[in-house]
Amino acid sequence: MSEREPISRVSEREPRVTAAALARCATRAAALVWRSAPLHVLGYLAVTVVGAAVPVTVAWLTKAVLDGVAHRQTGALLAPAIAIAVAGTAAAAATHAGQYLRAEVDRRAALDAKDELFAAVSRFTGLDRFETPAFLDRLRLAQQSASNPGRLVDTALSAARSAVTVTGFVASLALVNTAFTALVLLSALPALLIELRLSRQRAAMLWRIGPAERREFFYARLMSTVDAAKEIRLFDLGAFLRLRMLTELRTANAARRRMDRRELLVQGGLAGASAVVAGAGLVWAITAAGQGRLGVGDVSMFAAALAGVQAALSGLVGSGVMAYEHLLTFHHHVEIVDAAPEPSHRPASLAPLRRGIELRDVWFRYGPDHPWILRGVDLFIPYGETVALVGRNGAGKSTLVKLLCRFYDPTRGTILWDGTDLRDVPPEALRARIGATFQDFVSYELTATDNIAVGDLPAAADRTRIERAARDAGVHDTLTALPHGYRTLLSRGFPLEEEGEDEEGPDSGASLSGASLSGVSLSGGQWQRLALARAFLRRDRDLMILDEPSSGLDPEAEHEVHRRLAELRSGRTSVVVSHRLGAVRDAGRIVVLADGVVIETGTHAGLLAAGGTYARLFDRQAAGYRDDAEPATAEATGPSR
Ligand SMILES: Nc1ncnc2c1ncn2[C@@H]1O[C@H](COP(=O)(O)OP(=O)(O)OP(=O)(O)O)[C@@H](O)[C@H]1O
Repeated sequence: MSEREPISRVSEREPRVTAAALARCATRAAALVWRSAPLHVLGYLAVTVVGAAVPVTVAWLTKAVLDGVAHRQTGALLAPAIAIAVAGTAAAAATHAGQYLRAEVDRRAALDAKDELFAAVSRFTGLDRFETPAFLDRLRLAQQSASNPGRLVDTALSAARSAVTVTGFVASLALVNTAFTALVLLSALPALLIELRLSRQRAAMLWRIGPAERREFFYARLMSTVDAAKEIRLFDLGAFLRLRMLTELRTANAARRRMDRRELLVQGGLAGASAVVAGAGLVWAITAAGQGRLGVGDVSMFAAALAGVQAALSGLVGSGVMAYEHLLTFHHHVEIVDAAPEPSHRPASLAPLRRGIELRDVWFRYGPDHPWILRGVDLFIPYGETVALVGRNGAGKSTLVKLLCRFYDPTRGTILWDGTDLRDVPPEALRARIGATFQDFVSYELTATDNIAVGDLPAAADRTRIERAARDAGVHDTLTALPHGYRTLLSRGFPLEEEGEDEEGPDSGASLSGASLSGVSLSGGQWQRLALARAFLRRDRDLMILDEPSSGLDPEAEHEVHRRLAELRSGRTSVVVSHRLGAVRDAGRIVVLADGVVIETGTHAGLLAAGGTYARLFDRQAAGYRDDAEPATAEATGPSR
């Protein structure tokens, strides 16, 4: 996607792969593997050639030995016998060296393929792809392919090895019977075509079962992570989820089984046909030997060459088909990598905000088949002011926030940053000017330091900045009280590592280091403060967006956080979304969203005086507090006697 390409929804169907696309994939795979491990590929190539040459050599040497025995030339037997032994040793050594080199090529290529794939995935600047089933299916297959791109080379080399063997044996076989050689070769052609067809069917089957396999993975993950463990146990969902998981697995298995049976049938037929050809050849050779037209060595050579040609042809077809299958899967990798925007080499920039952000008749829906969420929003967020977005659940507040960050583009209308359409602004430049905490913030299974530092990675090494952000979010004391202070791993899901691996010593604040000591878990509110600290790390950005920043905080913490926020952001532009209306009453401008439009705008006092939706919502909330307060006040005062 270029800078100006809209962040729009993608639609992908079952992919049709042309021969040209496959050729392109083959070139890309070969280039990737070569880049990753050139020496190992060369080594593997060398041992493959040795492995391929040995069977033909041994067949010829055996013929020489047998002919020598038949003609009683015992003096000429030693050299070929030694050569057979040497060839056998070389073949064995080549096999083992080949296994090692193959595995190493696989590992190195997988590393680079994963790097390439996930670099591309991170370059998708919008969110819509991650909500598109076809893309998720494609990503799953691409990940599978990225785990073993070396197999492509492996199968290509196996094919080459088989080709060498076939060539050697075909020449040998042709010396004995040319017509029969042609028959053996021709019999491999239908096998190749049939196997290729089967491969295409297998690839289509893998694509079709993608959603079932992802759902199976989803249920398995639910049952194996702590996130859902409480509800699963309390609601006794184990059997329900297991059943769902097994149903998905059975669906996928049934499709695989159908494919396996089809292959079994077809391949059984092909093997039978090949055995008939071989049997006919042997009958002919033995009859010819009985009539004196062939010698003993010739019969041995014929039998070896026939078996060799058939085995190698079958290997050749098998490797070709496997390479084809791998290419069909690797195609998903290539598609994703190519669809990602080019990495930007020049720093993208956006001028600092000076006047404000304007939403002009903004309409938005998550997809053509989805309902409208925003239906012509007109809104001005003035520079230096705090704008509070309020409204009932589903009113579209978080959606509007996502548009401000350009995770999606408006379906209609424009958002202007000092008059510049956000569509014309590179997303990374825009995001560099924004600090944010989202309603569904992430709790990273990293150290406390890293959990804050991810808000602004250059800050990772700056202990002072990290601590200041934590203090502003009111979480500093909590973090220092952890077993290893800021270096404590905030996860109980990973094994503990030995202390002292980090040279900077305990509590150094060194970050993104992988140094993880005994893991702990935080409370919901503590996690939220950590997410806030992450946003506070970007306190000086042009726009601060806080979507429900204090929903999990206790009243004192909430008050403190909003007070600190007002202090930090005084004179700067902020957008705050909150259902706690008391927390946003001091905002310069309060905007009420309902049914996808702005229905009220004003200050707290002005909106209360207007007696509209805001006043009603505020009154209801305030009444709830007053009701609670009365008995407490009575208790505090004590009963009058
Ligand atoms: N990624 C998405 N894909 C499709 N629909 C979505 C998506 N995210 C939100 N919606 C829909 O958009 C509507 C508005 O959601 P949004 O999260 O913007 O509301 P909100 O005002 O922030 O609500 P709340 O106060 O509950 O947080 C909802 O009806 C929701 O179902």
